[in-house]
Amino acid sequence: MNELTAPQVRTAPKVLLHDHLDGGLRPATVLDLADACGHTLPADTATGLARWFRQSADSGSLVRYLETFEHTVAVMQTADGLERVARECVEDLAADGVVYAEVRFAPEQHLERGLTLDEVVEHVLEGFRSGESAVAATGGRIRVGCLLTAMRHAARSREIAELAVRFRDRGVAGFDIAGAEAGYPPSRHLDAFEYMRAANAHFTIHAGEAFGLPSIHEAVAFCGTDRLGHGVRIVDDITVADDGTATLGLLANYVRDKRIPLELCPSSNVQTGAVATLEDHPFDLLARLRFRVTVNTDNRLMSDTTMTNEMMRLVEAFGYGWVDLERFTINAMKSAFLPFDQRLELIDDVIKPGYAILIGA
Ligand SMILES: O=c1[nH]cnc2c1ncn2[C@@H]1O[C@H](CO)[C@@H](O)[C@H]1O
Ligand SMILES: [Zn+2]
Repeated sequence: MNELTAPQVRTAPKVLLHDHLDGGLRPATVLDLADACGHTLPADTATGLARWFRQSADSGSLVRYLETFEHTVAVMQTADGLERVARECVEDLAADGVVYAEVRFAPEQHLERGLTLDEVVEHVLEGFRSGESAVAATGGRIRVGCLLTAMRHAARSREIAELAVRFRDRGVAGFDIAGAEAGYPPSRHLDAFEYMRAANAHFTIHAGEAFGLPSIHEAVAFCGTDRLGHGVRIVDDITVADDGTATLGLLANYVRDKRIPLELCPSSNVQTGAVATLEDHPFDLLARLRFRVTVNTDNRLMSDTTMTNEMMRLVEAFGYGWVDLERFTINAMKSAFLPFDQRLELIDDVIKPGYAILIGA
């Protein structure tokens, strides 16, 4: 049997590339902030609220899953709300053993109480910096970058891409599109991606989660994405014969050949119905075929999860050991929107020594 335990996995250095700021609030903070701004919530205790988010997100549909964000976005409309949520996010990730994270959110959803796009980003970055300082003050270590998301049903993607580039030297590492996938193909936002590419800037695209291969194809072939948010439906382009031999179609081959990172989010995929059960998740097939797989939380509040928990669920389903978890972590670090020398430094100085201790223990 596998010997890895959650407390051990929590101490392992972890890298998180796909985590939504508005999907990771502490339930108690949602209550506090709702109280302060007069927003009515579906539950009035932290436990009740945690259960409500988890159960409502457990809907089997991405669209219904996304409806729960109404209550987190509503309490993130002020400078104080944004800074607090961002600071606590960094503290929670550090407590979970995350050493590098890219946390995303959609600035255009935080303008309801008069903040400008620039102010929204400034407050979130301020929260990240104060979270990093708080962690450092207690002897911990974490670095958090920010990805700016544009909502795919809206029409502000070019503006958000420009915002991301404007803040590139102040903590914004890249750009993303999210929201309901069916009906809103990535090519709808081609000008934003072209703008990013022209600026030598990075982006990822939510694709191949609620919608299949055409969405991944557009993200890769037309938009030139650096990474795929989820990308889990790439499995539809892979045929596995009875003897276990896998045959890859053109798109799957391309994604693997180009080492396009897959930001896989196991629990979230089960909740939205992208996969039936965790044991059925193509994570292991993709890992065995040597796709560049990474482990991610997506929305810690809605999935009631952590990086440790996502890794433990994979360990339990597929029998992974430290060497596997180290590989997934290095995959993620290699795929980060951070200059190459800094990625290498984190791999050599933090990740490898961390796993060496665990492997040797
Ligand atoms: O898994 C997902 N797929 C698509 N969109 C998502 C997912 N998780 C969150 N969001 C959307 O991204 C916005 C900015 O963070 C959230 O408000 C939510 O609407
Ligand atoms: Zn996501």
